Amino acid sequence: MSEQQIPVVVLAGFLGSGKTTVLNHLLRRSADTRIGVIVNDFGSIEIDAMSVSGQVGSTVSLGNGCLCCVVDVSELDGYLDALTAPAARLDVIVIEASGLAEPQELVRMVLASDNQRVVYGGLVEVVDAAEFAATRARHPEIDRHLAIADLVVLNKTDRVPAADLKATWDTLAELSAGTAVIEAEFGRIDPELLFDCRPRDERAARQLSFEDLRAELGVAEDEGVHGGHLHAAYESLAFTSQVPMDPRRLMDFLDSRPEGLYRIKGFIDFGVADPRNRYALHAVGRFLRFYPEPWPRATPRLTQLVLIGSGLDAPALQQQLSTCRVSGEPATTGEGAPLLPEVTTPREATAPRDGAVHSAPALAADPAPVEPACDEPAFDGLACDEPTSDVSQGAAVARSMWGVLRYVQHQDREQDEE
Ligand SMILES: Nc1nc2c(ncn2[C@@H]2O[C@H](COP(=O)(O)OP(=O)(O)OP(=O)(O)O)[C@@H](O)[C@H]2O)c(=O)[nH]1
Repeated sequence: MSEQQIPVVVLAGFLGSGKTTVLNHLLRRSADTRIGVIVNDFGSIEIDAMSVSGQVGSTVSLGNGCLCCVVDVSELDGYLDALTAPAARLDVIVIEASGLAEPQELVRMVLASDNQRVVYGGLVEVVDAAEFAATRARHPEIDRHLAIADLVVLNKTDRVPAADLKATWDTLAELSAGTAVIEAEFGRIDPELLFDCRPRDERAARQLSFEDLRAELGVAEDEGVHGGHLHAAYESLAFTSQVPMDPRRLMDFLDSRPEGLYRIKGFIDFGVADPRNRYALHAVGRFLRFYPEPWPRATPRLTQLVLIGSGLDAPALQQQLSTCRVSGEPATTGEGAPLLPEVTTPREATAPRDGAVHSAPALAADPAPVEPACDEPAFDGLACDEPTSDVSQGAAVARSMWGVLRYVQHQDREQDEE
């Protein structure tokens, strides 16, 4: 048995900042490294665990709650024991925190672990460059998270003009002085940055006591340590449907989603509209994106969504989503014509900021193999990280998504005719 200790890296960041994207990138780009993953979702359907794929040594999924609240040190130790068993032969363990976790608490739990085979490997804080200012305004706690990070990944730089990034860099330099900050698009960072962590400083390396924690959090003696947590202000609800969703109705729902509904993620079954693919849905703030991907084998055809926000009217949202299910005849326009917009071929090339020409992702229904647009191998049905649609207005997403659906149907017809 190797005596070498296994680093445990904590991957944190606010809702939708790109933690799962970073994790998936690491899993794909660390060919010879065996990575164990502990995924913690804030929601009763484990969308993050379902979205993590690739070369993962072992995965432990901790659903329905925030890791820093629902798991204590001994429970975490149980998972670490399982992952560090010699048979697992892991080189590194990554804990993907929920988007509402207190990273300080997770770090403390790792440092407090009795497992002699693990060593704390650092805190990586993922920041959404496009939402940074707004997130800080709503959640000043973010500043505290950045202050204790070992590495800050300034993600989604493709969504921000280069000139506007300067202000974010200046703020990060202030908040996490001395900490490395790297820019990333779609979480593409060098895994070496994480697995070969730089030595930690004296303050962070020693085990944190609860008193330290209280002092850091500014929590009064009689106040629970979870009182000031981000997730105290947030709630989540899960929506599951075995009946396929109607694309038009769902888009209407997404277009009119309430302000407080900050994050939506999950998978959608559009039934006969596209029987071959499920659609991964990600909404962060007003930003929406769909990724069609082939239904994995032996996966039940379900729509599973997690909605996270503050001040949510959960029963009303459940009700609204229920009415988005397909019922009877497909929705039509006032004139009775089918609700299909003009086709935009999903193969259309787009020119991203770096000037390279990326083609849209391959569709499952497309018989011709398409090279992934990014510089990485395709995996588990996702052609690459590039979005099928990447726009903030639901209507445009609807158009783009319908374009994809229409294209798939067109392909189906052609195949049938052959
Ligand atoms: N434009 C753009 N989108 C990105 C980038 N990185 C991630 N995304 C998208 O942002 C959305 C959220 O990404 P995730 O990786 O699921 O974010 P997360 O932090 O794991 O989300 P939570 O688990 O809800 O906290 C997805 O649609 C991603 O494809 C990026 O660099 N640029």
